[in-house]
Amino acid sequence: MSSSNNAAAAAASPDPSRRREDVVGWLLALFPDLPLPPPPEATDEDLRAALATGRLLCALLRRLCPGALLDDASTDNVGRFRAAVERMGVAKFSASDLERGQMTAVVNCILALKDRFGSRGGDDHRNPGFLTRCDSEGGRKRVESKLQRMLTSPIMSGIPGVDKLTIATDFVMVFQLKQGGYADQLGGKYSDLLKSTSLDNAPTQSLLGVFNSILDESIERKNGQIPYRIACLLRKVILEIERRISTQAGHIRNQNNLIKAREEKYQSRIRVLEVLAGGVSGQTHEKEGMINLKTVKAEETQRIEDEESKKEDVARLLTDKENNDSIISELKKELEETKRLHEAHSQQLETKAAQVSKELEQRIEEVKLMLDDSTKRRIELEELSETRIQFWKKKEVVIDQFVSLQVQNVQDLKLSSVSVRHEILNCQNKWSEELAGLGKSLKVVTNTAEKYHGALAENRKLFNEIQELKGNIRVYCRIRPFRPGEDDKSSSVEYIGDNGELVLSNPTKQGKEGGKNFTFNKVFGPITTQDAVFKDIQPLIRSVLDGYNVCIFAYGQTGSGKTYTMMGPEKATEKEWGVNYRALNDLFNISHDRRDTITYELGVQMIEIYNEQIRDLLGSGGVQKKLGIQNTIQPNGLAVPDATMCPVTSTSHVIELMQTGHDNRAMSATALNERSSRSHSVVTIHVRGQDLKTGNTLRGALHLVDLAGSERVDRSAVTGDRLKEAQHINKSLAALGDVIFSLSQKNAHVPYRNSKLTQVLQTSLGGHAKTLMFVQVNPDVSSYTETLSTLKFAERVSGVELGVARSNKEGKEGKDVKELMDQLSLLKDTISKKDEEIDRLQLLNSSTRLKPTRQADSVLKHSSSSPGITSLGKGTSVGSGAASDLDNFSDTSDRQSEAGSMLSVDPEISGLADVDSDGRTRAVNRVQKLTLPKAGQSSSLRPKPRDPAPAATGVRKSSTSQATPLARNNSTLKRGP
Ligand SMILES: Nc1ncnc2c1ncn2[C@@H]1O[C@H](COP(=O)(O)OP(=O)(O)OP(=O)(O)O)[C@@H](O)[C@H]1O
Repeated sequence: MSSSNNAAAAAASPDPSRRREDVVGWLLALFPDLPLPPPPEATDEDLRAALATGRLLCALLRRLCPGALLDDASTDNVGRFRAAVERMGVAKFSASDLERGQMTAVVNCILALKDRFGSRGGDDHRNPGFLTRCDSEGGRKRVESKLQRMLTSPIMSGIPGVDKLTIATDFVMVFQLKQGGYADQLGGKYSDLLKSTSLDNAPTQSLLGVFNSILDESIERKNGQIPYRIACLLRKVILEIERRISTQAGHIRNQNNLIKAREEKYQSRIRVLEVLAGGVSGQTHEKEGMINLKTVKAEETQRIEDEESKKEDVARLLTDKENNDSIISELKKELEETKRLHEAHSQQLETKAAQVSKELEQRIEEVKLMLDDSTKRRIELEELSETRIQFWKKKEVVIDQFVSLQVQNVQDLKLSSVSVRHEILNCQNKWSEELAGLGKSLKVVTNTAEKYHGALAENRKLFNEIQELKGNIRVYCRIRPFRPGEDDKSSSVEYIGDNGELVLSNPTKQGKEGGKNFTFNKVFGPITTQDAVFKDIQPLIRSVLDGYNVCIFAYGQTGSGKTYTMMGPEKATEKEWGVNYRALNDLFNISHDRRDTITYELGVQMIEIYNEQIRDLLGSGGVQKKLGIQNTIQPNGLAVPDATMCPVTSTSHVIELMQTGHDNRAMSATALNERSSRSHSVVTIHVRGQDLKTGNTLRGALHLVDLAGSERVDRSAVTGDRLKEAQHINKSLAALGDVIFSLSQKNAHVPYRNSKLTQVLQTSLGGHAKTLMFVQVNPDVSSYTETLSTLKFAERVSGVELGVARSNKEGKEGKDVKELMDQLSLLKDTISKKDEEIDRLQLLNSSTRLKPTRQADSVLKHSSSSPGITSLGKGTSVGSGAASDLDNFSDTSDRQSEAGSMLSVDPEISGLADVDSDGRTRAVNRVQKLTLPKAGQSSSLRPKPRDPAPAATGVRKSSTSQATPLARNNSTLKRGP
């Protein structure tokens, strides 16, 4: 009791020497042969020397708890001991604690074993220390009885080598607690026990003991009721016990088998030895030797086993070493690889670092330079800003001065503006007064201007009326454009004016000398359209519907555009229609429009004059039929009554008619123009109208004449038939010229009968018809000569006065009035002529000393100098023409001519008109020569048909009625060819 108390006190003591003494004492008690000094003398080193091999420790454990040590060949005795202690849940120590330093941890471990198994190692198997922990005697007895029951239970008794008393030690605490403060603490402890792993390490006997105790306690205290947690613990304990029992059962079976085998071996050996012993009886010493030998053998066997186990250990260690070597070599390889990679990487990094450092150095250099630059700039800027500041400061001063000056000025200006405003107001008042005055004056001016414009319009109207009254032949000049293939760079037409002016330039002469001026009623340039041309002549054409006779003819050399103007080009579109189409269409449309007031009948004849033969272009029998001319004026006004007369009924009919006529027109080729028509084409539109109100009738005729080409024969280079054609053409054109100039000279005899052309046009050329001539001009310089003679002819024609146009209206009384009027005008003419003649005679008498000249010849030659006449060379004079064509002379024209002759019956007077008659004419011409302007004034001889000056008209008028015969003659000469 006292020793146990001492042990407990030593275990609890913090003094290490005391604890060591306790351990040494206990070990010596268990193993008296131990080479250890007694407790107070034993040092840590003594204890270390005793325990260093671990044999003592293993022996101690085998003694205390025989199954605790496992046969693990891989470790030494110390290791095995430590592992067993650890499994048992006792505080262990490290291997180094046993090798050096203080032995405290080792001592603690042994003391813990002593605590747990202290009584086992001693003589007393019933551990008094264990029992003394019970508080009461009853309790202790109960525990003892319980442990007794437990240990004597069939399970425990079936386990060989189990120290029954030590099993229960682990759970003493539990039990104690149960005895002591069960009610307060047992639940918590059980919970801890459930969670902990101490059950796994607890000896089975302890587990069983605890199990039984708990059961008993429960039976006693709780009347058979077991708490849930306790039940769980019990189940766990039972499971553990069952597992162990089954493990140990298997173990025991194996051991039994082993023991049986050994026993059998030993038995057989014993039998052998007994046999040997029977043979060598009495040899007790030998027996003892045998026993010793057996022992030695057993030890030898043990040694061999140990060696084998060591060899196995070595082999295992070698295998481990090989494994480790291979691992080490792999690791080395990996290390090598890693090293290589690392080196490569570090090399890369180094190169990169070198580059970067280089770049950085460069950058640093650049930055340095920039820094230098910026420093310089900063200094410059500073200097600049300094100078600027200075400058601005000066400027500020100046501006301040200027502002103050300006303020002063503004104040001055304000003052002056007030005065100026006053002035302006005054001026405004003044101006408004003046403006009011000006407005009044302007009104006056406007009125005057209006009046002036009115007067101008009146003038224009009067001029036109005068022109109409005068009955001048209108002459329109048309210049055709250049044709493909012609040299359009140089043109013989130099200038085209708005007022009918035209300048023809001579290609052989330069400057002013080369230019020749002409003036006509109108000049159409090359770009003038067919429509524009027609618009200009439209009123003239429409007058046919009012009973006028109108004649429009186109004159010009071959290829100058006559057919184009009159008909239009081949296969003409409506836009390209010539005058013929448009005139006929226009007349038809207007007649249609007027049908409510006047009913018109329109009829068309189309003939051509070819080689002085008339052909019908609209006839059904073709153009072969030759037609005669009716020289007497028919009641229906038809000159060629046999020519087919086609009534016009529609616009399409108009087109059809014109196309038929065009197709039938004789065409033949010449050297100048392959399409040149070698005939005169005459389209005559006869109009008969009846006024539905008055019943009056009117007749009008429109002759549209496309003359044959007027070129010179020599230029045409033709012979034979072509020459004959040309001669006929030129002859007829000359006859036309003669008629025109005869009319212009107001000759009593007009040679209409010199050609078929003049006979056909008789009613529209003389008398009171309106006549218009298109002079066609070819601008090509090669045609200059032809163009010049054409224009000269046209110029003379433009000066011809045919007399006042009159409408052919027939009324009930109209007819008598007309006749009376005709007679009146004729009488007036005769009287005026007589007056003129008397004046002339008086003049002649007064100038008898003047010698007669042949000036008159030139006048007549001049008058008949049409291109046709000049070209033919021989010329057909007016006089001769009149004589040669007596057979063709119409009665009417004869009558008219004769009327003229009868009225101027004085042979002297009539002879004045004849160039070859007597010397009086020559005398007249001599006078004319005297009154002619000088050479430099030749341009004044040119006709001025468009002279609009009212004053001039007045003069003309007075000259007609009051001027002297000389003046009148001068006027005629000026206008004559
Ligand atoms: N104003 C114009 N615009 C366009 N072409 C024109 C014009 N005048 C004439 N021409 C063309 O010039 C050529 C000759 O014209 P056109 O046949 O009318 O001449 P002409 O004087 O009638 O000839 P001829 O005397 O031989 O009959 C034609 O090809 C015609 O189309």
